[in-house]
Amino acid sequence: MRTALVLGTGLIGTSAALVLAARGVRVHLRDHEPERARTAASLGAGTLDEPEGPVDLAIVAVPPTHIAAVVAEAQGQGLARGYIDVGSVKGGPLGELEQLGCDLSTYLGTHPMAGREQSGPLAAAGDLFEGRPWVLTPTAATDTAVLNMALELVALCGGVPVVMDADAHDRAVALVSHTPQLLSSMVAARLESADETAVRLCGQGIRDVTRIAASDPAMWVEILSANPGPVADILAEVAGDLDETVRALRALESADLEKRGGGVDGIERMLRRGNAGRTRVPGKHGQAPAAYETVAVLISDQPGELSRIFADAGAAGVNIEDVRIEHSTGQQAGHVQIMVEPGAVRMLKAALRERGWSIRQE
Ligand SMILES: NC(=O)c1ccc[n+]([C@@H]2O[C@H](COP(=O)([O-])OP(=O)(O)OC[C@H]3O[C@@H](n4cnc5c(N)ncnc54)[C@H](O)[C@@H]3O)[C@@H](O)[C@H]2O)c1
Ligand SMILES: O=C(O)C(=O)C[C@]1(C(=O)O)C=C[C@@H](O)C=C1
Repeated sequence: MRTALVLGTGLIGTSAALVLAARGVRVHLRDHEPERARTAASLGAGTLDEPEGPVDLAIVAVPPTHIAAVVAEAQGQGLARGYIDVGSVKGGPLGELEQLGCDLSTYLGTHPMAGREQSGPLAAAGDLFEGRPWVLTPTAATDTAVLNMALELVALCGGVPVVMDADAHDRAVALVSHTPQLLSSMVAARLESADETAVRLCGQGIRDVTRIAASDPAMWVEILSANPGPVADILAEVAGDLDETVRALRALESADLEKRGGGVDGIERMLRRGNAGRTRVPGKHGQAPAAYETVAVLISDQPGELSRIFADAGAAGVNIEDVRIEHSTGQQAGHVQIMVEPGAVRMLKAALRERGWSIRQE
């Protein structure tokens, strides 16, 4: 691929453009809000110049309800040899393209399973797709050349291609993305009018569960509107679990010993089912989750602290598998949780202590 056109230079479009531009592809940027394309260009994601002729690949990165119209218009103008979109739902846009009578041979629906709770070009990052599944939904009509260009894009972005049928994709993301978004919002909504004395106790657990509750409601209304049935089916199952859990908790309040025993069993069953589901969440690069161990290191809120700690771990020959930051309320300090292979823990702790870092006793 030598040339690309990104239509919609928000979080996802600009992230893909940053990767392609860094790999020498000439990337043209367009957004219906020109300021956003200008911002993307200033980040080094490409050029605002109009392409001289059809580009190799047009990447449509606009909200789901606009995808079909943008693809149809771009095809009508002959802007590219191949067209992909990156929308979070696949069945709806494909159906609309069929209704519009678009050329389905040059179109491929795709979906990178990577994102953030923030929107717009300033939230973009060139490593966003690294190691993440990127779904491709070719139909019988899709040209091999277009599929190959999409595969090239996924490879350049460090993504892991997964080929699926559009409807199977929509059912799968209802489970692993759309329902979790709603549940995160519902937990966070409890805090809206909560007492300040409760809110100030927020620890890492609620931060993990509510991160995506900060997502853009307008985008999520679009996503959920395009996949309501499968999401409602899963939420109805969750509602069944909620009812059962409330009954178990009420039983725990009872004076009757037998009822309390039933309550304990009910709660434990729920928690164990959660453990079992959690073990199925894939680790880095889609592999089975690795049993990493965490080393928590105290850092102060000063420029360069994180890079210094990473450099010290690197100098000790330790590969950092994952990182989280735990901020302490009201303090200019926090803990960096460094996840490493169990065999590397002792060496990492010794090396960091030697360099003056303070390590939390677990
Ligand atoms: N945010 C995520 O985590 C995530 C992850 C994977 C896929 N997606 C999908 O990627 C697509 C883009 O999402 P995003 O998070 O980058 O959103 P975003 O709001 O950051 O960017 C969307 C951009 O599209 C532009 N736009 C809207 N209508 C347009 C039109 N008709 N023509 C040209 N530009 C138009 C907007 O001005 C905006 O800059 C969506 O379809 C979304 O479902 C999002
Ligand atoms: O990590 C996040 O912030 C996301 O919301 C990413 C996420 C997801 O649910 O995994 C959200 C929606 C997209 O369609 C794809 C990815």
